[in-house]
Amino acid sequence: MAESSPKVLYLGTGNPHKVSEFERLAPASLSIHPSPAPPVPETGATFFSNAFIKARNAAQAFPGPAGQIVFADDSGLIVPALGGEPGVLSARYAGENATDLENREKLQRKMKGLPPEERGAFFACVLVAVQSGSGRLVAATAGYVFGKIARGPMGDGGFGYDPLFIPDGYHVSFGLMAPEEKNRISHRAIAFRRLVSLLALQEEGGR
Ligand SMILES: O=P(O)(O)OP(=O)(O)OP(=O)(O)OC[C@H]1O[C@@H](n2cnc3c(O)ncnc32)[C@H](O)[C@@H]1O
Ligand SMILES: [Mg+2]
Repeated sequence: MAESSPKVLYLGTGNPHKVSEFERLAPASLSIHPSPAPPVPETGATFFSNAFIKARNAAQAFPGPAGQIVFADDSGLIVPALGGEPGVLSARYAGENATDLENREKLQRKMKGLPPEERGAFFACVLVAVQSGSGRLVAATAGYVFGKIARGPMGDGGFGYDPLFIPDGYHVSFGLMAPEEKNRISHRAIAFRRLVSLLALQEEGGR
């Protein structure tokens, strides 16, 4: 089979942890290029609208030729017992410029004393792909992973709420998992695999 250079997907995010997760997830035939877009206010009420806002923002700032694919991720943690909090506000739960630690501490305060049956939670990830230049919608996918919130932090790997989230079927948090292990089951991995197959970017023979 003839060698061909990897296809490029441009990624609009200010979060280096997302960049490294997507880089590990991408098949060899795909290269992820973080796009140097300035941050944009995430004013949408849904993960989809915020992912679309971020993808269009990155597409407009894109310096290369028009017609390239630019995608963005909007994601968060949903706790049904808290009415869906932190939800689309996951990055800003404890305030506009809150750190991951402050967000986790707020979540722990709010869930203090909740019994096991009310500690269920899930991560959601929505990916939106648009064309550079026009910002026209090309594809959108979603992924979810279900689990529960630990009573205290477990590990310090990953980012965001990872040290508090124990996926169903496991006894350890995302914060204790190797990146490849999280990438096997995460909301982001599921959404990304769907995007790659929707855009028909998978390697010959599929995967
Ligand atoms: O908007 P960009 O620039 O992409 O980066 P961000 O970190 O602000 O990303 P979001 O607006 O999508 O907010 C997502 C937040 O949800 C949480 N989150 C999302 N995915 C996560 C994951 O895989 N592990 C832990 N926390 C996650 C975490 O607090 C993130 O900051
Ligand atoms: Mg954000």
